[in-house]
Amino acid sequence: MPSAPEDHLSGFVVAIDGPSGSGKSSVSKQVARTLGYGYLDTGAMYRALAWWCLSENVDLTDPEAVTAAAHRLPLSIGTDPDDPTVTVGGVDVTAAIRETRISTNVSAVAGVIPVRELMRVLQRRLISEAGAADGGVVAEGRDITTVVAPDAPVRILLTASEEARLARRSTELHGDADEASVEATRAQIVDRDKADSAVSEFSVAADGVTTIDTSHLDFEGSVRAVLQVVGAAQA
Ligand SMILES: Nc1ncnc2c1ncn2[C@@H]1O[C@H](COP(=O)(O)OP(=O)(O)O)[C@@H](O)[C@H]1O
Ligand SMILES: Nc1ccn([C@H]2C[C@H](O)[C@@H](COP(=O)(O)OP(=O)(O)O)O2)c(=O)n1
Repeated sequence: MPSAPEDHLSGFVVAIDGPSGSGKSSVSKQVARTLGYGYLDTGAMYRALAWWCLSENVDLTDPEAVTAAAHRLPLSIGTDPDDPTVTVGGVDVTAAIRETRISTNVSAVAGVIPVRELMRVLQRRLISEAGAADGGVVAEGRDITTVVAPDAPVRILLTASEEARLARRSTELHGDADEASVEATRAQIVDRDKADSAVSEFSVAADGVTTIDTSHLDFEGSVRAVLQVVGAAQA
């Protein structure tokens, strides 16, 4: 039986939220590796649901149909930072959920409130299981610091300027941050964040949440900044 969301989370939980391209996934994974903790990519869970809806021809404009699909979702997600494999019904969708067709449709499923309630219960269970197994877990998304794990001892909002986020995603997707590549990336970053911010607040830190602005940090600097916050909380 899934744990009630109110149940105490096992292990030391590091909750990280932020907009697209702020470095949540890459930084969280490296922090988890360094600490020997588990890693939970909650965005991958919404992406897996979007993938499942598309493959089952579920009407993404119908919240009830999307909610029913979420109840049936045969999801398995790995919490090893070196192998965060995502499978749906036994199919490895780890790479497929990063495709543009998923990025452009994922907000439609993430915007359905009953889906978010279901995900919150599942995410708390996964966080607790990984925390119990590894002593701690780094969980990242849009509402981890506020809704999924507001009780976590470390809560961080990872931000970066729109310019920096666009350049990073553009380089990742197109191998370049020239004007054309940045423009081609804009819809994936700016428009999606706008849609996602209708259901979660991830541009301003909630009370007790530490903001880390990575605009002028390189990747290693961002990892160090997060580890410093964790170290201070554990001292
Ligand atoms: N501080 C940083 N400086 C430069 N590049 C970064 C930094 N953090 C992440 N990146 C790079 O930016 C891209 C997007 O990071 P990612 O972790 O996927 O962000 P998010 O999960 O917030 O969308 C990746 O290619 C990553 O390697
Ligand atoms: N806790 C979460 C995590 C992600 N989401 C939504 C918002 C995003 O558009 C999608 C995909 O998230 P993901 O973190 O993979 O997206 P980015 O890699 O940051 O671009 O899921 C959410 O609503 N709540």
